[in-house]
Amino acid sequence: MIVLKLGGSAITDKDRPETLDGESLETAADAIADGLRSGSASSLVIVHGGGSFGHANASEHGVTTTAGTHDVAAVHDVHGAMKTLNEFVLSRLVDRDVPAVPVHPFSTAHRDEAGRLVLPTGQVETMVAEGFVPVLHGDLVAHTGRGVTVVSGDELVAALALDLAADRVGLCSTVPGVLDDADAVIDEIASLEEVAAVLGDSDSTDVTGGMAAKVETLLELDAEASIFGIEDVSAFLAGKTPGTTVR
Ligand SMILES: Nc1ncnc2c1ncn2[C@@H]1O[C@H](COP(=O)(O)OP(=O)(O)OP(=O)(O)O)[C@@H](O)[C@H]1O
Ligand SMILES: C=C(C)CCOP(=O)(O)O
Repeated sequence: MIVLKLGGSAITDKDRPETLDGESLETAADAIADGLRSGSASSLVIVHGGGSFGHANASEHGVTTTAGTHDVAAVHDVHGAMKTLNEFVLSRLVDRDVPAVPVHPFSTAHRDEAGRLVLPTGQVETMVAEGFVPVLHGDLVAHTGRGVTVVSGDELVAALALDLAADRVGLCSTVPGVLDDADAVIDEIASLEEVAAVLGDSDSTDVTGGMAAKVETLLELDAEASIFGIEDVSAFLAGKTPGTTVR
C-alpha cells in the first residue's frame, strides 16, 4: 500500500486565489497513471492539500487546526473550496484512466475533545481492494466542543499510513525536499531537533503549519516517508526514495 500526498502548494498557483498549477498537476497525474499501468503502484491512496484553495478561506474565517468555528457559511466556504480542488484533481486522473474516486473527510472524520483525529478507513481499504484509487483532501472536520477545525492533508496521510499499515509514504511539495540553510536537500531526518532551526512555515497563506508541521507529523509514523518535488512523483512510485527521507 502506498499513500501519496500531492501538496497543495505544488498543484496550485499559490500567488492566485483558487487557481491550479495545471502543468504540475498534469505532471503528477501522468506519473500516477504510469505507476498504475506499470504495476509499481497498484494499491494507492492519494491525499491532496489546499494550496491556493482552502487556506485563504480558512484564514478569513479564523479557522485553523485548533481554532474552530460554528459558522455554517464558513463550513460551506472552506469545504466547498476543497471540494472544487478535489474535482480538478479527480478529473485530471480520470482523464488518464486512473480509477480515482472522492473521499471527503468532512463527511467521515472528526476530532475528539483533545483534538485527536478520528478517521474511519474501512471505506478507503475496500475501495483499494476493489481496484479504485481513493482521493482524500485536507478539509474541515467536526471537533468536539469547538464546532469545526481544519484537518491538514499531512495529518490524513499519517492517519491512513498508520491504519492501513502503508508500506510507503510520499509527500510531494513545491520544494525538492527539506532544505538546509544553504538550500541543499537534506537526505535524511531522524529527529526534529536536528532540523528545527531550518524548518519554517509555508511561503504562502497556510493555516496548517508548512514544512515544520509536515516533518513533525511524519516523524510520528512507523513507516519511513519521503518529501520530494513534483518532478519526482514518478521516481517515488517506481520504488525510489527521492528528496528527503524522514524515519
Ligand atoms: N527547511 C525548509 N525546506 C523546504 N521548505 C521549507 C522549509 N522551511 C519552510 N519551508 C516552506 O514549506 C513549504 C512547504 O510546505 P507547505 O505546507 O506549503 O507544502 P504543501 O504540503 O505542498 O502545501 P499544502 O499545505 O497547501 O498542501 C515550502 O514551499 C517552503 O515555503
Ligand atoms: C485549509 C484546508 C481546509 C486544508 C489544508 O490542507 P493542507 O494543504 O494539506 O494543509
